[in-house]
Amino acid sequence: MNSSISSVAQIRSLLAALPGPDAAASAAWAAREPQLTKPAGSLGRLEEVSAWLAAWQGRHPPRMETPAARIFAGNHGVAALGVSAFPPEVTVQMVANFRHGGAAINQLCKTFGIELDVLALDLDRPTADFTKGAALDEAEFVAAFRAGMDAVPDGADVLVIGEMGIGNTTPAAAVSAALFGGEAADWTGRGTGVEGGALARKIEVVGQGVARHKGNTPLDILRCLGGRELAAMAGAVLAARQKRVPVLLDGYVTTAAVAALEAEAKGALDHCMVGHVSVEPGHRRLLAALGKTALFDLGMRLGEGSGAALAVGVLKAACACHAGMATFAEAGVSDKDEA
Ligand SMILES: Cc1cc2ncn([C@H]3O[C@H](COP(=O)(O)O)[C@@H](O)[C@H]3O)c2cc1C
Ligand SMILES: O=C(O)c1cccnc1
Repeated sequence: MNSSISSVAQIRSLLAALPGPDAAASAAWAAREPQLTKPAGSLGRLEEVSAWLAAWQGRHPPRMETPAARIFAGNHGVAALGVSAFPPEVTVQMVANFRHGGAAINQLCKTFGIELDVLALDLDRPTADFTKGAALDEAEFVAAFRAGMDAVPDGADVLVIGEMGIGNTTPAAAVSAALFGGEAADWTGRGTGVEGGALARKIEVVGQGVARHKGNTPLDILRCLGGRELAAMAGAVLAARQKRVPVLLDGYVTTAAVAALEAEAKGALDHCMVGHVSVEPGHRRLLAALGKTALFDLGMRLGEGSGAALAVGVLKAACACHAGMATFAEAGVSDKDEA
């Protein structure tokens, strides 16, 4: 698909016209699930997962044969302020590592049969320092958003989104604080491992950015305080909705990137589940603000889409149970009202 959007106003119109869940697929799921050979509800959130996949794939039974992952990379002006434990050149170096198969996300995608692609977004042009001005102008923001929209493959059974961008837990914190309020310190974590004075500096940078750009519309908050990979992830999530591709979000950075969509249009993230809750304390707070519960908590704080990729295993298991289990009638097992 070649999306033709050229303004924030057009993104807003797309958000006002998002397709909803598929009622026929949901009804078919609800008719089959109670017949399966288990006490009702005993598969817990696996049942929620297969129901959600049916509704948003628009298909019964739901399928998990062609999962895809898209990792977006960008560089950040605020990285020059010492907000990360690592230098900015690590972004481009890790993109090369992804392409050679050497990163954690490569191994997770291999483990779960996930097709992976990496999109580097103008890595030689970091965003502007958001304490001084807008991180991106409208043309830059829309170009990155469109790159994300165009990256969504047709026919994927689920889309994992992930990111790489040294310094990007700072924009994630700033976007979250500007959208949902509260103190900069409540939203700011250690990221790659900043400590002491560097953490205090990071909190100060987040506070300065929020003070400068709050009061904007949600999409302009994402433009002024975010970055190219964040804008691209938001674009990918919007296009996935249009293509009936459910989405797995990863950690703090991916969730912050797409939170502006929900703030613009309630329900815009209904086709998204959150793979894991990150160690970044702001992630838990953000999930509460969005009314979402992650599938698991493994103490991870990597990014790259790693927690979302791991959750593909759970989605595969949910589909296998719903589609493949015998019914009480087929297996000759007595149902509870036959007792
Ligand atoms: C080697 C390496 C691999 C990574 N993979 C993801 N990130 C993660 O760390 C960065 C965010 O943390 P901060 O805001 O503290 O810079 C992002 O690139 C994120 O994807 C990595 C970071 C490093 C150093
Ligand atoms: O939760 C995240 O997205 C995260 C945490 C630490 C570093 N990079 C990303």
